[in-house]
Amino acid sequence: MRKVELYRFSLPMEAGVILRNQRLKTRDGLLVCLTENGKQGWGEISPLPEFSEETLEEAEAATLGWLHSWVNGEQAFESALPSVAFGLSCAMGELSGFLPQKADYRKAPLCNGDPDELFAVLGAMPGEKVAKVKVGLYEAVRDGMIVNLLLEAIPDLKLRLDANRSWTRAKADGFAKYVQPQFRDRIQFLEEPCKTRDESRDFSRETGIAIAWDESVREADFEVEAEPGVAAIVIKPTLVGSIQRCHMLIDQAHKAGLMAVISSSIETSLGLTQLARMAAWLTPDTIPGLDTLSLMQSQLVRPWPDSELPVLDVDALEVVWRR
Ligand SMILES: O=C(O)CCC(=O)C1=CC=C[C@@H](O)[C@@H]1C(=O)O
Ligand SMILES: [Mg+2]
Repeated sequence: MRKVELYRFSLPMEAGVILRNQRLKTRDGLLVCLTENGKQGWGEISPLPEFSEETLEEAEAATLGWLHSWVNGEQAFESALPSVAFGLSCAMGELSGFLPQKADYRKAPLCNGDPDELFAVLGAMPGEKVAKVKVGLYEAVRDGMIVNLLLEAIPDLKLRLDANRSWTRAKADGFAKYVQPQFRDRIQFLEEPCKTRDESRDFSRETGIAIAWDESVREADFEVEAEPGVAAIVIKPTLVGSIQRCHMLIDQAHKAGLMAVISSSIETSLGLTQLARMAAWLTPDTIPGLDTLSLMQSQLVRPWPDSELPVLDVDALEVVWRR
């Protein structure tokens, strides 16, 4: 006997979380619970505004279609909507056991501008020290100074930077000029410095700063390949698709000698703990980019270890469909 439950959630965000052009006040999405033979599988489906192509309404309609098929014992195909494919593959992965339990709860701490906050966190970080700093929001000279300051103060620190395609070549070069040459190889990578892939490749060639593809991974013409200056691909499963598709991309990256970094699309604690399990399984040597829970005011159903945020129980959620 198969059973399904579909819930809707809306969790308040911390003030001031900006995604591209809009403030994100709440994180909205769906939780699905599949039951079969006394086993349960959970999944989170939460398209990210400004990043996902699909809306939550479209994701809900596609999810309901899939759930109807599944509960009636029919074959349910992988959804073309990435957030739906990801959440349903997690639920199926728990049900059938292909998503292992063991998780990698390390996370590269995220710095949105104030380096002082990062010092305390990094001081307490055991093992490899890697942090992620957003760049391109302020003047390139300020970004360069922050990078120098952090790398100078913490000698075993490596940085991941993310410009979200915000720079022209000239701006990107301006940034590189301010980073002291001896620190450049401690920049593990800079995600998508320029507006186009070709400009980003040129930037890396001329500055010696390694780059990573993030937005590009989701574009139709993207292929995983070894290229000079490219160190990594960033995989955000909610934006990419099913666990199987992410697994394939990660295998391709590893075969090409690239690092693959599993990263958050600001999922709730439920989705984030599943990403931590994917990371332990598929990218065990790489610290995942999962430091986004503190952008929210509460957790959902499953807590992230050590988080002090309250946990909202499933009973508090609106039921969309149950069978
Ligand atoms: O990659 C990480 O370490 C954390 C996630 C992260 O930086 C992002 C998640 C979602 C949207 C963006 O704001 C941002 C990114 O562009 O990578
Ligand atoms: Mg990015």
